[in-house]
Amino acid sequence: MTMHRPVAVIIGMMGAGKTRVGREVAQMMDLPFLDADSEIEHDAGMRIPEYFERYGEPAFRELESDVVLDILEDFDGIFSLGGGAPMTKSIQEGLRDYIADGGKVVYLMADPKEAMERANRGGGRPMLNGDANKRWKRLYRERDPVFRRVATTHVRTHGQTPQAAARKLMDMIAQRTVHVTGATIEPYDVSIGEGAMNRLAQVLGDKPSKVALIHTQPVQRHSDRARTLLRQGGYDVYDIVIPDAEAGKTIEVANGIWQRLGDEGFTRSDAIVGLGGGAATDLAGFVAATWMRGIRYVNCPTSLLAMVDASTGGKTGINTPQGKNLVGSFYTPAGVLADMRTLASLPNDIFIEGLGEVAKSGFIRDPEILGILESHADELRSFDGAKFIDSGMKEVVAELIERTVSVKSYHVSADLKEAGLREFLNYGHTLGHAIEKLEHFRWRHGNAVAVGCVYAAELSHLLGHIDRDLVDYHRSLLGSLGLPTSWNNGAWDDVLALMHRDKKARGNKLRFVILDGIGHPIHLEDPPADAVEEAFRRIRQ
Ligand SMILES: NC(=O)c1ccc[n+]([C@@H]2O[C@H](COP(=O)([O-])OP(=O)(O)OC[C@H]3O[C@@H](n4cnc5c(N)ncnc54)[C@H](O)[C@@H]3O)[C@@H](O)[C@H]2O)c1
Ligand SMILES: O=C(O)C(=O)C[C@@H](O)[C@H](O)[C@H](O)COP(=O)(O)O
Repeated sequence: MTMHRPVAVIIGMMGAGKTRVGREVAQMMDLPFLDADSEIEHDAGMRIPEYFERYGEPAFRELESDVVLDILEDFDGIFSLGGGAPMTKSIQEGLRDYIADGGKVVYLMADPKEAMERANRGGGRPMLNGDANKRWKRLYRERDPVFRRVATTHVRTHGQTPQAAARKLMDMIAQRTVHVTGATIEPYDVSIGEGAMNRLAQVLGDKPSKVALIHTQPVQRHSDRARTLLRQGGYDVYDIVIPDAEAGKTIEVANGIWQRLGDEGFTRSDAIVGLGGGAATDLAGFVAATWMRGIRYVNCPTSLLAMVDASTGGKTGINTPQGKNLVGSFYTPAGVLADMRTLASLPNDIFIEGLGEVAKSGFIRDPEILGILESHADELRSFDGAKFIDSGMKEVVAELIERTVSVKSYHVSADLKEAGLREFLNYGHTLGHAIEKLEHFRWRHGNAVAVGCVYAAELSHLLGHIDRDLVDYHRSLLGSLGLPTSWNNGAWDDVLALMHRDKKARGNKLRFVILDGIGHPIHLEDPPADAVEEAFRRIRQ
């Protein structure tokens, strides 16, 4: 028997607008709506104040718990709870199970003054009998910390119309979430969807008072939005603009930020937000990992590549003159907010580059990704940010992001520090990083990885692990997405020297990730020198 679960459960203080906003959301999403209090009155056959008077609060809470738990297991719409419901232990347990099943509990945070006035209007609230304002405030002090803990999402609706609040809620509900956990990881979520950035204050929490917002200039308009959200959240915001792309991933840039954090008096309880492409989130993470030996950080990726790969997993770092990402740390973020609205300003070539890492994840673990890429290759290749948000492609891209982040999460959760399994995420990177370096980073990372995947496929074939069809499939799929599949620059000796500096190499032995079939990566230790060179010859068409 399949269990129906609510699409979202709304909680909040009396007068927060749960019923009004919940009804709007349900209408916008074309879903049924249920209000717990109405259902209780229906079951009890009387109004709640009357029930309270006759049987008292404990009996009411019992009935409320029965009604809520039943609905949590057999309703697939928007469900709003009574103000005090989340304080009952059995309901908290029911909500925990619901969340574990993928459910979303939204805490509607209205302006206390507005909510209090609304709650007082019309009467009929037994919990506010006597001095209503005083009682409301006392309940707020008791309930607010519990609501924050119980909910998966906090939505502030201060000063908004019910329609605007409902639209905000709908964006939050429509979001996809990938949980990253693991024995050695403080768990965190990757939130994917329009408006994901609205969760910034929730993810940063209330410990930091200062937040350094590290970003590049091309994403200024998105960092303006982040700054507004941070200020609304009550943080002191320090804007730090870094040089764009790989020019930002240097020790000099990191040093400049360390100096700034020192000057501004950043302590261990303060935090960093990295906003931009993968280069910005790599650098921001590195600064967060090193400042006072580690402070909280949240990533807001704005390029496809950063959303699917760089912002998650905790590989942070900078380049050195000798090579890519040679200095860094494994240091996990407190959360990742992949706000798909930011893709509206992403240039076509940078979007396409991100597809390189998406395809890589398909080759190593999730063939469904390859199917989606194949079916939508034309639309993906002609990505136009300005039209994207209102196009049908939004859901396709959201699906690709969620699947690719899930592939990343699978590897990272089991092997944060890359002792073995995580190395599979490096498919295509041994040659890819060498190309980037030899091209003085004028080649984008995802493009270099695409060529690197073809190279690794050729190597897999030369050593008898996969047939030629799979190598050809690499070329045709990547090519259909507008990604490069060959590279004609650079001397073999230089390439080989750089591949020896790859982090997978051990001593003077090269190590690669190759395929034994689609979705079956394997390690290749110290391969024959002629195969390594012949595979290189084959990508120089
Ligand atoms: N840490 C990891 O696990 C990991 C994984 C993959 C890649 N990376 C790193 O990520 C970097 C590549 O990331 P990238 O492809 O995002 O490149 P990038 O960070 O260089 O960004 C590419 C360009 O796009 C701009 N940009 C980003 N978002 C934009 C937006 N919404 N609108 C307009 N412009 C925007 C950037 O400012 C930059 O000019 C490389 O340094 C790579 O090594 C790290
Ligand atoms: O997360 C990982 O692990 C990866 O290898 C993901 C790669 O896609 C990414 O490009 C990463 O930055 C490469 O790291 P490096 O250790 O090869 O520098």
